[in-house]
Amino acid sequence: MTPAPFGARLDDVVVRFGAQRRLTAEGSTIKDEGGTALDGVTLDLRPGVITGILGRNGAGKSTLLSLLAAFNRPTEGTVRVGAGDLLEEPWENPWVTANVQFVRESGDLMDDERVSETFKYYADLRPYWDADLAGRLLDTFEIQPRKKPTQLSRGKRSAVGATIGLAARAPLTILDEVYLGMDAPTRYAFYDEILADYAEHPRTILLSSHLVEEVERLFEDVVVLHRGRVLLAEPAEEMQSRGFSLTGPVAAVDELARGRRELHRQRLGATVQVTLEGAPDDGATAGARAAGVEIGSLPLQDLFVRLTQDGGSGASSTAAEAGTSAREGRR
Ligand SMILES: Nc1ncnc2c1ncn2[C@@H]1O[C@H](COP(=O)(O)OP(=O)(O)OP(=O)(O)O)[C@@H](O)[C@H]1O
Repeated sequence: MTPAPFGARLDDVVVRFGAQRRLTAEGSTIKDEGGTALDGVTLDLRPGVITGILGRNGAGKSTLLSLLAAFNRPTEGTVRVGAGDLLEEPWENPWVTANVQFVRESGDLMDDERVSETFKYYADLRPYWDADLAGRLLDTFEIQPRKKPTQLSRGKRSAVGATIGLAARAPLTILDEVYLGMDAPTRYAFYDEILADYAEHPRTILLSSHLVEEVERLFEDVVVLHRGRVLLAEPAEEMQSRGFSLTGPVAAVDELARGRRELHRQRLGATVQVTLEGAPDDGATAGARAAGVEIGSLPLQDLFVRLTQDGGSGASSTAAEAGTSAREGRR
């Protein structure tokens, strides 16, 4: 049975931390100075789609995701999660926590237990747990269920976390940088498994990643956080229409790009690829065709870098404004 996917709504959410030491996934201790991790976040997360949660280090992604899974509470504002019109605060809410699977980069695995035992625990905890899928994914990732997490490499531990995330089939599945340590073939296998299982069992998936180029094909919606604020929240398709790329001989591309804001430039011998803000007009399209220049879609990575560069002050005001109106349009 496929349950109704969960959506979420955050209103004016602020999260402040005091200074403290914490353990990283690699086992070292780091000191957090404390401060404001989320600074007035208002956001709708649509049910039944895969949403990419992007942001530079410390942008507030994990903090935001942990609120939805009731791992944390907002200092100010409200967080609500649920299906249809029934949205409830997650904190100490068994209905929400049973239906939200949060997989963090650490995997949250039970180090002293065999993987098979951890899976039994999740089978009891998660109403929609699919043991067959869990077993099949372990085969795909070449992990023996009798091993304990301490006997596994970093990438294999991540793969166990990824397996739990998918096999839980939770109406809200949150995958927070779960690819750490996975090699490229494993990551691509993981992305394919997400898409295949999501197609058969639609649900809401939030995926945070720094590997934007790899994961952008998965996203239907994209949220960009920067310094605790939402810079942009909109369907990936709309984001694509914010720019385009031109690839071809340098002189021809430069001519077509003149007067436009450049997001990125990459030289490949005699050929150059530039990413430009805005949409190509008819003249540019005709000119490109005549000059043998290829017009392509906007790589999300280029927009992301542009939005979040210059310490945040360089974030395009038009994009920031559009992000705000996109959110307000969904109110
Ligand atoms: N438990 C905590 N105590 C104190 N400060 C914290 C705590 N957790 C997060 N922070 C701080 O809140 C801010 C946002 O952190 P968060 O982990 O949400 O960012 P992130 O976008 O997930 O970063 P990354 O991509 O590096 O994982 C950072 O400045 C971080 O140092």
